[in-house]
Amino acid sequence: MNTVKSIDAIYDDIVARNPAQDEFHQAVREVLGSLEVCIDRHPEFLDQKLIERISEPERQIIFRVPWQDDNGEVHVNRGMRVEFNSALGPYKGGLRFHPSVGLGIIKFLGFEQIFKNALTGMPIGGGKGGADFDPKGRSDAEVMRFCQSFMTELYRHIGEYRDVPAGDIGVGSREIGYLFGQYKRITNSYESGVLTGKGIGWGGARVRTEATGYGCAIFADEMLKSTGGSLDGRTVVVSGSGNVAIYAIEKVHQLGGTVVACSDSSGYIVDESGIDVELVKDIKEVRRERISEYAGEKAAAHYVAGGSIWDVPCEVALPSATQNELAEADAVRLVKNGCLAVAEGANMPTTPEALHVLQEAKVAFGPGKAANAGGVATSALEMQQNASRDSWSFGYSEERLSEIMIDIHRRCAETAEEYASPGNLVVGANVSGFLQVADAMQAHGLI
Ligand SMILES: NC(=O)C1=CN([C@@H]2O[C@H](COP(=O)(O)OP(=O)(O)OC[C@H]3O[C@@H](n4cnc5c(N)ncnc54)[C@H](OP(=O)(O)O)[C@@H]3O)[C@@H](O)[C@H]2O)C=CC1
Ligand SMILES: O=C(O)CCC(=O)C(=O)O
Repeated sequence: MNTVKSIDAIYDDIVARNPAQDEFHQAVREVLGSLEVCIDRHPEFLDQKLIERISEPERQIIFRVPWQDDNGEVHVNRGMRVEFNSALGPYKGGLRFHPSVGLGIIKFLGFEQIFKNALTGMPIGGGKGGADFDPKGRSDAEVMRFCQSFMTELYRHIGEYRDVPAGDIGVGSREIGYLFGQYKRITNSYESGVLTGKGIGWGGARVRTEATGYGCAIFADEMLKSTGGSLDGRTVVVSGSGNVAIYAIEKVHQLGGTVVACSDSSGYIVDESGIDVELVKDIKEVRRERISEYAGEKAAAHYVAGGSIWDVPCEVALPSATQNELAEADAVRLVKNGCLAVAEGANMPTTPEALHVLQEAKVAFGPGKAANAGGVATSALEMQQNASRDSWSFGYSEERLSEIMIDIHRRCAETAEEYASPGNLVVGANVSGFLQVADAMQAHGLI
């Protein structure tokens, strides 16, 4: 007998089959919550168990990463790569090095990546990986030894046509360099397309460093334009001060907005005169120090230890640090302070309760899988350049990124309209991404 389950029953089964993976459950619930109308129109998806299949990774790899610190002490971390879905292309998604990394976090990120990558319109599947390693406070030599040990296992699972990792929290150009070097050494081949986020001088793409943050600001601008406004003249708060946050700040300023606050995991700075992004780059990218340094070096600024950056009044909020950083009480404060739009630079930074508050208050909301897709889209452009042994100019690459972000916004808005939820970009992103992956999976048969 064929047992066809309701979406709710499918969700309950996923929770039961994947215990103690709260972030993964949250990401699945958010996507399934948008699929009701879609399933009404495509009941065959239930017969074919497409939701069950899409929620189960194709492959999960977990491995030991032993390494030695500068004092000779041996450490053992846990590395993982979840190859979630290859219906549209090779698995594609970043690596996260952070002490909080576990299967629940990597699976939530990999699951989101499937639909995000579909929205870019590029031929890339979804995957994610990482380790519970904390690069903070580690010397370059320690980070290098860790990356070499990590790649000594990972290399056998990845490849230009198989799985193409990139950066995420704790993995930037330094780490990608060490990872690439070890891959090249072990395989004895210069396979540029095996990793993205590489240095420009050795196969990297211009604008990849800037792409996620730039794309998020462009997406926020599109959201405001759809109701007759823009970022120009707006007061903006960006959480985080890492790769995504820095370049979101830079692009908001280029588009005429003023970013008045940013943060790290210790606290936030407020600079009403507009965040000096070159100073943030120097503190975070070059000196690798805490954001509190900014207040010591700029008289107009002050630092708040701990607390919530969402206390700072703004018209546009770009949460760009980490998952679940914008909670219900923060959303209430944003609404009270007159916030018009929230676009997620990070992956799943807004809790479901906070999202509910924002939607009830008619705050425009751009979900991460659409708003932060510029990074992975530009990674796909890097793969294109690697495959054709080409190297594009900054201007051309930025133009491509801008077109892609505008197209993702249009696609989400049109799908939301078509599926009876006008203006709801969460529904638009989930349904549009899901349909594209489901179509390809159907075409490939039961695999
Ligand atoms: N890099 C990319 O291309 C993409 C990244 N993303 C997402 O964007 C987000 C940021 O990534 P990215 O900028 O690359 O990472 P980085 O490591 O460069 O920066 C992360 C920033 O977030 C802060 N942060 C991390 N954890 C917390 C926490 N628990 N509370 C408050 N702040 C925190 C960090 O502060 P501290 O230094 O104190 O740890 C740092 O300022 C992540 O959700 C990532 O998945 C999404 C798409 C692409
Ligand atoms: O560029 C990539 O492949 C990955 C980017 C990423 O990790 C993300 O979109 O969350």
